[in-house]
Amino acid sequence: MAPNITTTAVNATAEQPKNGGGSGHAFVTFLAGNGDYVKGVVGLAKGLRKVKSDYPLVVAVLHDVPEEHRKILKSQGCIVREIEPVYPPKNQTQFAMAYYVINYSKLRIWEFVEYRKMIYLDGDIQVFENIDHLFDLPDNYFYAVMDCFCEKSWTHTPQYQIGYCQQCPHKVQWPSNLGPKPPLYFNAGMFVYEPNLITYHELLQKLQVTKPTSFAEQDFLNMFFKEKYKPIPNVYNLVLAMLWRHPENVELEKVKVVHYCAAGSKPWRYTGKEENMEREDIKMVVKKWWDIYEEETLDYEDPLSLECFKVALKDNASTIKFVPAPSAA
Ligand SMILES: O=c1ccn([C@@H]2O[C@H](COP(=O)(O)OP(=O)(O)O[C@H]3O[C@H](CO)[C@H](O)[C@H](O)[C@H]3O)[C@@H](O)[C@H]2O)c(=O)[nH]1
Ligand SMILES: O[C@H]1[C@H](O)[C@@H](O)[C@H](O)[C@@H](O)[C@H]1O
Repeated sequence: MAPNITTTAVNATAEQPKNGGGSGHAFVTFLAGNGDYVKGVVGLAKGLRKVKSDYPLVVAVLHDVPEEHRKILKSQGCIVREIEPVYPPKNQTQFAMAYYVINYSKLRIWEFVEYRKMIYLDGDIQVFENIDHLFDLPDNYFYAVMDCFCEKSWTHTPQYQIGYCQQCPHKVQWPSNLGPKPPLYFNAGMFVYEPNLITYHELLQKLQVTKPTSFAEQDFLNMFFKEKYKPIPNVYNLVLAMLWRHPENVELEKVKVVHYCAAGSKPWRYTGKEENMEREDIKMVVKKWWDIYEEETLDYEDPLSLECFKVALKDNASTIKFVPAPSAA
């Protein structure tokens, strides 16, 4: 049977109070290191501005994000919050990507309890249409988009080995000799959740007794929120490989959020050389990312400094008014 996909705001709860100038809600992303992911986050901040989101973008940064990058983020209107790294127990695990180990630090965002509800977005995501309505989804669930198991990064899994993907569960059925069918699995690049200190401590405790696995915190979150997980439509996190793996499940013109996670698709590193990267749809979404990133009118204008500027102008105007005109003599 096809999974029951939450049709977003249909099940919306009654109006939630937007406390603190709307800050009961916020978007949140994660940034580590001194590399080029900061470009992704700048792009994301500008994308959210373009779609006129009412809510701020909080960036959870690790110690190793240089001051210069933090300044760039603040100048783009982001709220920068330093977090401590989180490490899984020591193990010989081969992560799908070696750097995935740092992604466990994402768990710190459950600590951001000054926000009632948050939408997490990876730094390699762009938002092309307003998704603020997702904050109205009923509480106490974990909302995210179902992943695809068909890319090479999944080779280590039985799913990949037998050709089973939850995106087309009838093509290759899950064989009974492999045990019960695995529960629905989400991509952790985008999710809607409620920060909560009890959950936060449970996450950290559970992590310490859980063997790390190849998709790091993504596997862990899938396990932890198994009972609370509600799938949402893939327009809220289009994992790019869906375009060639499951085109029948994608309506590109309706997509609101694109996740540039396919190998070679990060717009700021795009060369077009990797497999599938010469596709027209890929070139189009990469160009759309650049259009936003380079659009100067989307740069943040601090309302306070704008106000100060106006006041200064006004003050100057009155000063000018009373300064006697120099004598022509
Ligand atoms: O050097 C880095 C690497 C990663 N990141 C942050 O970590 C996020 C996740 O990294 P990738 O985007 O490279 O990861 P993928 O999209 O390939 O990975 C998927 O699997 C990961 C497993 O750890 C995470 O769950 C991630 O959210 C999910 O989309 C980035 O977007 C970015 O926000 C950095 O800040 N600096
Ligand atoms: O969740 C994962 C992850 O986002 C990887 O980066 C990608 O290679 C996989 O295809 C996807 O399933």
